[in-house]
Amino acid sequence: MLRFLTCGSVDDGKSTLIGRMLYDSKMIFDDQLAAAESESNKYGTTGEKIDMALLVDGLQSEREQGITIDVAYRFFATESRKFIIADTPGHEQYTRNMVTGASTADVAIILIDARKGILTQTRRHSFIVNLLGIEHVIVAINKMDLVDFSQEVYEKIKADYNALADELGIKNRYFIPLSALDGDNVVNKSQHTPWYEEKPLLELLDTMDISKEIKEEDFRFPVQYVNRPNLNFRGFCGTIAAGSVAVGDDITVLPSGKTTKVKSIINAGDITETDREATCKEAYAPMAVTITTTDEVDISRGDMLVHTASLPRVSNALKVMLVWMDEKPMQIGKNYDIKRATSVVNGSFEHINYKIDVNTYKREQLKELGLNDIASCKMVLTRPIAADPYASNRLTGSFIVVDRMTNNTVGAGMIVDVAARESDKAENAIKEYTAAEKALNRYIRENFPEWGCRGV
Ligand SMILES: Nc1nc2c(ncn2[C@@H]2O[C@H](COP(=O)(O)OP(=O)(O)OP(=O)(O)O)[C@@H](O)[C@H]2O)c(=O)[nH]1
Repeated sequence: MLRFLTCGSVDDGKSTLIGRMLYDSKMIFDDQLAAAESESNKYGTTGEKIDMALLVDGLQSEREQGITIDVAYRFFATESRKFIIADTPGHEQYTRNMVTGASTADVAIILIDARKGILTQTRRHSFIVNLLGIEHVIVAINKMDLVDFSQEVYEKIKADYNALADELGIKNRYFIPLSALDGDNVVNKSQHTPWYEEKPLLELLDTMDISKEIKEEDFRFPVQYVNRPNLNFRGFCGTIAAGSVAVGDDITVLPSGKTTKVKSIINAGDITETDREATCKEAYAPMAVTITTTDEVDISRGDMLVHTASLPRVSNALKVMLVWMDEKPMQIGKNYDIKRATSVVNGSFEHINYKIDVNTYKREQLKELGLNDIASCKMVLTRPIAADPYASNRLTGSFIVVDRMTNNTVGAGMIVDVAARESDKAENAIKEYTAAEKALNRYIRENFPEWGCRGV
């Protein structure tokens, strides 16, 4: 299974490319094709040719209805792989949709119109793709037919993008010269680009290695549900977010810090009509299991079970990267519901460290966050949670922000760093002060020592 997302500016040819892939991989039914053919004559923008974009028209009309989180998913398969495509609208205002589409993707295809080269949108999307930890970026240089399949144009865009990707630190990049409209280098290798020696797009997607480096991950089990059918049974259900667990392991319940041992692990998949008591000795991510413990410790929904030997930090003060998704600006100090894995905790943003200009990658100081803004903030919760940075675990390191009055999702974020609220030192590490704030602090400490002002 490979999940990818397509992004690019308006009219770069995303829909045409997806349509072409579905068509050439024979995922289009004859009646859909006939409809597209007749509509191409009426509405198409491609003259005699079938307008591939019309094949994915359903997506567009969904968009026009203005669904809140506006990502359309498409499925198709080749002999070797299943694909899920998240198609996100190219319009500048849709950062939030892109974030939603990108949060589960393995690969991002960034479309660039060969005539236009790298645009602001390319920079914006590349930034978000990198922020969300997508490790593979395919740069599809489209509409090559309109630049006479010029190798020079292709090389220039490739060099420009490499410079941008170096700046961001994107590791795995692939470049393909394409014509989505005519199908050059989409499924079949193009006759027009003899100088291009790599694979066409679909073959690349079909064969690329997306397995993550296998690393020993720490066990993380957010408890989703406490199953207590009778007095003799008490099991904790959930999906293992990372690592593995075995019967007899020493575990700690967070945030309470109580310790116990794993008594049994029940994997629903093992249970049969004849053996309702089936258990397994070991389970690992991403299995959904029920765990029972040797002691009657207090565990409830939203808690996290971890190995006692590898505890995450538990804190109510977190440095986060926040993407604001609401028309109403984010208010400093306002109470929001913070949903992370299976827990919901009340919290607020105490300070905006800086906002990132996603076009120039520069940091800006500001006091308010508006729609689509991305900023580093300090988040304070009313009770501590066990938290891993997003870089170590996408699931336990990410959260959404919900407005408590409207119940709308107004933001999404990633945990960057975790600190103990009590410790001034750690708190300073989380909060980033401006030069002006530091100067003011120094002035006060030098001139008014009797105020006992603490240094920042
Ligand atoms: N000549 C040429 N035209 C193309 C190519 N790919 C797409 N187009 C045309 O470019 C226009 C925009 O293509 P779309 O696929 O609708 O673009 P999009 O990126 O999906 O646009 P939005 O959905 O509005 O974001 C259409 O007229 C396409 O026919 C290509 O490779 N060559």
